[in-house]
Amino acid sequence: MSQPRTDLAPGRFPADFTWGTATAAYQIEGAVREDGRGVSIWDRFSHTPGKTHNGDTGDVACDHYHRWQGDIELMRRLHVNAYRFSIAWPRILPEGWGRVNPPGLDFYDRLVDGLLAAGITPWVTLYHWDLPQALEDRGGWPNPDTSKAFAEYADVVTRRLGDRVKHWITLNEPWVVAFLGYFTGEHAPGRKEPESYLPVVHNLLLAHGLAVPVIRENSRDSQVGITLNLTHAYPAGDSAEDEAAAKRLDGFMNRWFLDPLFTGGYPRDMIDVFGSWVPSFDESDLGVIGAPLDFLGVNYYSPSFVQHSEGNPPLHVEQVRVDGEYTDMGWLVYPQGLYDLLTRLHRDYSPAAIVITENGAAYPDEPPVEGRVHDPKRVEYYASHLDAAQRAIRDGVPLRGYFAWSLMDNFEWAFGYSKRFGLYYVDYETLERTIKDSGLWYSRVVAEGQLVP
Ligand SMILES: N=[N+]=NCCCCNC(=O)[C@@H]1[C@H]2[C@H](O)[C@@H](O)[C@H](O)[C@@H](CO)[C@@H]12
Repeated sequence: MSQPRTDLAPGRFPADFTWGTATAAYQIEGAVREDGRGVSIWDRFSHTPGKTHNGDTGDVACDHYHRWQGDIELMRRLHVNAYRFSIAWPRILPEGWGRVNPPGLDFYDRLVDGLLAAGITPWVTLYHWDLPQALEDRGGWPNPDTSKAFAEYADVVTRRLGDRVKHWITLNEPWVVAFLGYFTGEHAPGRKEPESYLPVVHNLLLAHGLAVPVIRENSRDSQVGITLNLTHAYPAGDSAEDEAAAKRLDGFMNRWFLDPLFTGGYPRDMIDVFGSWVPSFDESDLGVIGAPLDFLGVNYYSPSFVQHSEGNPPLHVEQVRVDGEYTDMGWLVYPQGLYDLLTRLHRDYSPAAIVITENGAAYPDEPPVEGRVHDPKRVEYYASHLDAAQRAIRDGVPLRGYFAWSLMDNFEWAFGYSKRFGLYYVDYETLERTIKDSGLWYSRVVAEGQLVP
């Protein structure tokens, strides 16, 4: 059990803390038709009129595919000792399974070697939403064959990179993949099939569980985890009804994933709430899904305040907008939510380790003036959330690392290029990167291992 770190002065982080920054393939790479890359569901979705802001696509994005060496220099300037990125499944297996595309593997091989040469540890996310369209055409995540295809993809990648990459994240945010992709249709593949939601969640978790032993076999002595977007749920009022509503939202957003991963099965109270939506599956799936993990990746941006609702079946929950600061995404700035989430995870699930795999904020940054981008709100967001993380460590949470989202401004999914999360500003005309004040501040925090003014 992790012990309180009362030896740490306020604002100081452990000497062996992992300091990183994070991106994802479809959001930064571009080069979508280069070197044999296959089509992904985000290529198809972003090229479908009306699906993304301004019709933006990831065709070019930040052109990281051609600028990756310069981008490693950007990371060195931040003094980070780790970099979290995702591998584009369609570059590796253009049809999703079967035929391997060697130039796709070669790109990531060069990237990994470049990172290691720069003293930066690669943390690889295998799936960050860019499913090969060929698999979607065969049913997509509602089809359990996709789970098997994911395990095959994990095998191909970890055979090639597993000798040098020792930190693996199977999936990024299965809740977003399932709910936005197959329930609301806000994300690729844009399907609005409520009845598909829970089967998709199950098949994603199964894909994760099938991949874990494959990764361990091909990448000996590696650390394997999964990244979840976890939303700490607060009751908006002090009524028993609002408390119960918060418990249901917690069940929907958090426990439906955490329980099968860490406690052997889906939460009983939510099985009753979801009723006939709960898919039938082999009990043996739960043993696969519950494969032991070395860390839990947590993406935290903002919590939720909720009240009971007579409507909105079956959850009967209504989000409440509380007073406070909000980011350009309309997300409440609430660092205490990160502290409360981390201490709850430690108390209720006691993962071997926790890593904040994403935390950051979008603000409407102005273009550089004399080489500077002043983003004081983003500096404050990072400072307040890192303070919350440090307090959690002092109180005994086994928090081992932090990845700022994101290295640079990039394609923000359905919001296209209208939302800027980067520590570096990207001019999408010239693709020039300019460090923001938040990047300069973060580089000092990382270099000193503690919060700085
Ligand atoms: N309805 N609704 N939904 C709210 C859902 C919020 C969850 N979105 C995230 O956490 C995404 C995560 C993603 O990994 C990254 O690829 C995205 O760029 C960031 C920023 O958006 C975050």
